[in-house]
Amino acid sequence: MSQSFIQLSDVMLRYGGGTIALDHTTLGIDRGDFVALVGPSGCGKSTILKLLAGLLRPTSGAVIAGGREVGPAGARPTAAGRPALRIGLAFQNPTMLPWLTIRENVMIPLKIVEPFRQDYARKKRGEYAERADALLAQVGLRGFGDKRPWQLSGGMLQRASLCRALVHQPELLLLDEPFGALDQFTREELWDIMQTLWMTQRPTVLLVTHDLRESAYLANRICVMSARPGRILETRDVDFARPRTLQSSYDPAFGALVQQLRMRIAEARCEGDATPSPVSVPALQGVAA
Ligand SMILES: Nc1ncnc2c1ncn2[C@@H]1O[C@H](COP(=O)(O)OP(=O)(O)OP(=O)(O)O)[C@@H](O)[C@H]1O
Repeated sequence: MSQSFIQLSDVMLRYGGGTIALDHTTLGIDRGDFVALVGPSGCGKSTILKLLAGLLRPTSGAVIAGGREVGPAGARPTAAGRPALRIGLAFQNPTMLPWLTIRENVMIPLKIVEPFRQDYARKKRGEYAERADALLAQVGLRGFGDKRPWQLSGGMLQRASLCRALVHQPELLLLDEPFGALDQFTREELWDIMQTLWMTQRPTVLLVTHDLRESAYLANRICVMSARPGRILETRDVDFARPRTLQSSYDPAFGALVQQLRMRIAEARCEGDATPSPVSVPALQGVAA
C-alpha cells in the first residue's frame, strides 16, 4: 500500500505529567491536500501539529512527514541525508519581532531554512525582499513592508504571518487557529486569501480550527476527532467547487455539512464525558457536497 505524504499510524502521545493526549490516532494526508482537524477542546489537535513539526515525539506509533520518520523517542530519521522537510507555521498569535520591519519579519524563514539560508547573506537578499513584497501584495499589504509590527492591526499582522509561513515555499503548512482571534469580517476575508494562496502554491495544509464554517470553506477533507485521548472518529470529503466564496458558504449543502459536523462534535464531547448523548446524530452521509 502506498504511503501518504503525511502519515500518523496508531500514534499514542503521553505528556510528561501522564496525560494521554492521543491514542490509536491514525491519519493520512496526500501531498497538496488541504485537511482541517476539528473536535472537542483539548482532544489533541495541537498535539498532532506539534508531532508533525517535530516539537514532540510519539510515545508509540509512527509519524511520517514527507517520507521522513519522526519516530518513537530516540529513533533516528529513516531517510538519513535527505534535506529536512520544509514546514511553514502560523498560529493564533502572529508573533512578530518588534525591532524588524514587516518585510524583515516575513523574510525570517529564508534566513534560517536551507537551501535559502546559504544565499541569504549573499546575492539573493534583494531577490528575497522582492519575494516577500510580492507575497505582502498578494494578501493586500502592498506598501507595508517598511512598517513595524506595532503599526499594523491584528488582521494585518495575521496576513503578514501567513506570508512568513509561506515565503520559503513550505511543503507542509501547519495552521493552528490562525484566524481565531480576529473579528468575523476579517476572518472571512482571510479565508479568501488563504484559499488563493493554497490554490496558487499548493502546499499540503493541516488546519486546526474550532470554526466549522472555516473548515468547510477551506478544506478538501475534514477530520473529526474524539474527546481526549483524541483519535480520528470520522473523515468527510468536502467537494464544493473552488474558488469557494462567501456566497457559496450560504448554500444549503454548506449549511447542512456544518450542522452535521456540529452534531458529531457534540456527540464526541458527550462520549468523552461517558454520558448518554442527548443528540441523535444522523449518519454523515447524503449531503450534496
Ligand atoms: N505540555 C503539556 N503537558 C501536559 N499536558 C498537555 C501539554 N500540552 C497539552 N496537554 C494536554 O493534552 C491535551 C491535548 O492538548 P491539545 O493542546 O493538543 O488539545 P487541542 O485539541 O488543541 O485543544 P484546544 O482545542 O482547546 O486548543 C489537553 O488535555 C492538554 O491539557
